[in-house]
Amino acid sequence: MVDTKPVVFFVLGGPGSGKGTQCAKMVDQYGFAHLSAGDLLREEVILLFHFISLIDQKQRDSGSETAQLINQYIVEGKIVPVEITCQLLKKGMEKKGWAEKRFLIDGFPRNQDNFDGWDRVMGDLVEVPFVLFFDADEETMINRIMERSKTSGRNDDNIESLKKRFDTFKKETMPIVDLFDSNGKTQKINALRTIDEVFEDVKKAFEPYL
Ligand SMILES: Nc1ncnc2c1ncn2[C@@H]1O[C@H](COP(=O)(O)OP(=O)(O)O)[C@@H](O)[C@H]1O
Ligand SMILES: Nc1ccn([C@@H]2O[C@H](COP(=O)(O)OP(=O)(O)O)[C@@H](O)[C@H]2O)c(=O)n1
Ligand SMILES: [Mg+2]
Repeated sequence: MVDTKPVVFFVLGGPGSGKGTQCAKMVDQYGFAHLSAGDLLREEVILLFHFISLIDQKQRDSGSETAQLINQYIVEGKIVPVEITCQLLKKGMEKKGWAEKRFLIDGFPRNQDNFDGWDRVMGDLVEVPFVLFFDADEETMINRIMERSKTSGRNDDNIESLKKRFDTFKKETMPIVDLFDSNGKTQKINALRTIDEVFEDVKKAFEPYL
């Protein structure tokens, strides 16, 4: 039988390292499917709040509770429980077309809970050839996020939330990057150059899959 498992590449890096920017270029130029865990969580908050007036009282309470919980985690720079995030990713993959795609899953797995939850639900269903890791120093990332904050409208693109996000990144996400690395599955990209220069290295990493 032909193996039709989807291929998933995780994309990690600190806030502002350029994950979203580079994934968008892969979508434009090579037709990869891009799912950002952070974007899906922000959309879920909007969706739950938007539909709250249309549903019955019981669903309304649980919907607004979930929306508030996600929002609180985001502002505090903490990682939302994987049950929520993994379900959004799985639904997102199904929506894009399950089997034929090369998926870029951006901002995930960000901690051990994300890693374990994914493994339980998705481990046997997909292949993960490697993790793309965008390496940048904190000063560069802070400058990029503060610039992005002028237009992003995100409630975590401010210096207080950003400090917490860096803390979470160092304590919880870097061990996951190191874990993949110890299995020879981390492709590290120097994210300090121009967008186009970084993209040249991204393309090289994906060469066998283009
Ligand atoms: N190589 C780069 N050089 C300069 N600015 C960049 C670069 N890559 C991304 N940016 C800018 O930095 C900000 C953060 O990029 P983004 O892709 O949203 O990062 P992430 O998803 O990792 O948080 C955006 O405003 C983006 O336009
Ligand atoms: N796997 C994930 C990804 C994001 N998030 C939350 O969403 C926030 C924003 O994530 P993001 O990936 O959009 O942020 P950037 O690194 O792209 O700036 C994180 O700080 C977390 O609070 C999460 O809880 N779990
Ligand atoms: Mg992003």
